[in-house]
Amino acid sequence: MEGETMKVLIQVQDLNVFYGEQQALMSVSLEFYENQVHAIMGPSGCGKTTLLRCLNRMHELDSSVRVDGKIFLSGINIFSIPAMEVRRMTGMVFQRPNPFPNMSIYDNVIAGYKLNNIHLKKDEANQIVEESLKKAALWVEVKDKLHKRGTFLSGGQQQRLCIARALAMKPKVLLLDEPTSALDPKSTSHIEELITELKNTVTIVLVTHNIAQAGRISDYTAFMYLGSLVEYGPTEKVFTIPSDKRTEEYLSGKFG
Ligand SMILES: Nc1ncnc2c1ncn2[C@@H]1O[C@H](COP(=O)(O)OP(=O)(O)OP(=O)(O)O)[C@@H](O)[C@H]1O
Repeated sequence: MEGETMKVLIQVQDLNVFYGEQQALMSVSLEFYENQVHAIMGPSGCGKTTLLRCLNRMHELDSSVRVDGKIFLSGINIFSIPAMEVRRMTGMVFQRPNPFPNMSIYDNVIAGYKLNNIHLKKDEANQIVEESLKKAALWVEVKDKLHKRGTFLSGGQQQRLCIARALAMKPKVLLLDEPTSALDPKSTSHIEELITELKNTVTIVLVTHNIAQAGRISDYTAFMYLGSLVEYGPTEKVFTIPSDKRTEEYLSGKFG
């Protein structure tokens, strides 16, 4: 990575978010780079999820939230194109695995196409299902039970199914909101390995409470505190020579 010029995929400029009267993000500006893993860390309530939700315009589903500022994805202002288009380019995976309970594994993977009324030919659908499950490192475990319900899988497998569902739409960015916090250590390390592999095909923004996880798998780390971006840079630098005292204190477990 050293010496390479990173290509900017997302530019966040002067982002402010308000929940009613309460300001949750204060003038946040940063860039996310193509094919890199970016961790957003910080104590509870500092605005990590709020920032992530701006990237796919999720806040617009709640009329009490106001978002000010600019976000460019591949140079396009995401507020100037239909929200559905933005969401198609930015797959999202949540803390708790949430496969659609009444759908088979197969239908879960291609659910995004159905929700968007995109018709797939049988061959095309088969190919997308296989490819996405392979990318999510789940194919081998489920290839003989594709028509069983996704909810029969273990928690870690369900989370990989949710990752496959997001990847099926061929997003540019994968937004992961504490994707391992509901999982056991073995499933967690499986997902961490997967994230490291996935960055070859997709850019990743990961919200995590887990400092060690940010250190293990991210290339860039952002540290947020009380709605502000305190520090952002290559993970190695942030972890070894943080420039802000609050980052140092957070990393050494003094708060959070
Ligand atoms: N829907 C909402 N309505 C009102 N306030 C909200 C809402 N969502 C978040 N907040 C507030 O905004 C601030 C930032 O919340 P956010 O969820 O982004 O923090 P976080 O860093 O992701 O926290 P955690 O690590 O606990 O998930 C907090 O003070 C939170 O209480």
